[in-house]
Amino acid sequence: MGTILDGAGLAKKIKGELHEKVKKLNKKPGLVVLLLGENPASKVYVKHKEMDAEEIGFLSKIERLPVTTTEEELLDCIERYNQNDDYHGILVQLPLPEHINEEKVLLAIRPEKDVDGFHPMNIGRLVSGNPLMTPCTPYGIMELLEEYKIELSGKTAVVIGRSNIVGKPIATLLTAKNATVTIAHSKTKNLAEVAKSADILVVAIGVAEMVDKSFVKKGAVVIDVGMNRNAEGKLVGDVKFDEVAPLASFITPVPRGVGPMTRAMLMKQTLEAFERTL
Ligand SMILES: Nc1nc(=O)c2c([nH]1)NC[C@@H]1CN(c3ccc(C(=O)N[C@@H](CCC(=O)O)C(=O)O)cc3)C=[N+]21
Repeated sequence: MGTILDGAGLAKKIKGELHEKVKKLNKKPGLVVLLLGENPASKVYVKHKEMDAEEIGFLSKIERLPVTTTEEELLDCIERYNQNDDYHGILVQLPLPEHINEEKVLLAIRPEKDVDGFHPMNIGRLVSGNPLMTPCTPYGIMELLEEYKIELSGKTAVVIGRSNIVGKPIATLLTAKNATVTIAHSKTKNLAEVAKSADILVVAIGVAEMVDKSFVKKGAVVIDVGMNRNAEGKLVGDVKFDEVAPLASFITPVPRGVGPMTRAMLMKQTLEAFERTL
């Protein structure tokens, strides 16, 4: 049975450290989350972020905008927070409604306030090895691997999923730590076989419990980025945990694995954005 990577525990520790730092400041770091519309999952996530930020002692605001908000209105709202010195981090909750061009929106956020790390400048800096802001989920995964002293150099890593938010940046970060990385996706032939070659397997597909034991080499480290609600309304990952855990050397649970680390990194980067303004 593999060791469970306790993302919730490490996130709590990190948030405690951030709280201690914030107590010593003369001004509060500020985080604003822009939420368009009424997507129930997004509302829950945003609420969690607000609670984290308040716990740590940040100035925290949710800017709730109707689903009918135009692209121009959203861009104006972002620009107001770009100019507002009380807010050091701006996060636009994704996904956005169809009528809004996501790329335009991400470009509008000042890279210095882009605590998600999704601005093309931040992506470019990450890829070229000089990161400013790092996408929070990949960043959280790297922190978790480091906490458990999991060796990456010379290891084979397979990332299933090629999103801008998870797959591509985690592949970049693992490569920077000298892993040999393969990015697999829905068109990959013999996916299970490819996955089974991995010492480190990162699963970010978005299909509930798709990865079973046939994808996993004995002793592999398994990172499950999935966040799916099953028929009973229970949160499940992309990995069949009960079947895979006995094979793995380390494995993240869902919930309490990668999710809380994502939020902790968001808070960490908000404090760092604040500190750079001093
Ligand atoms: N601009 C933007 N940035 C994001 O970072 C972003 C986003 N948009 N859109 C949606 C996704 C999703 N996401 C999650 C983060 C943490 C948990 C999390 O903490 N999950 C808990 C459980 C939460 C629950 O019970 O629902 C856990 O895994 O233990 C979940 C989901 C951030 N996202």
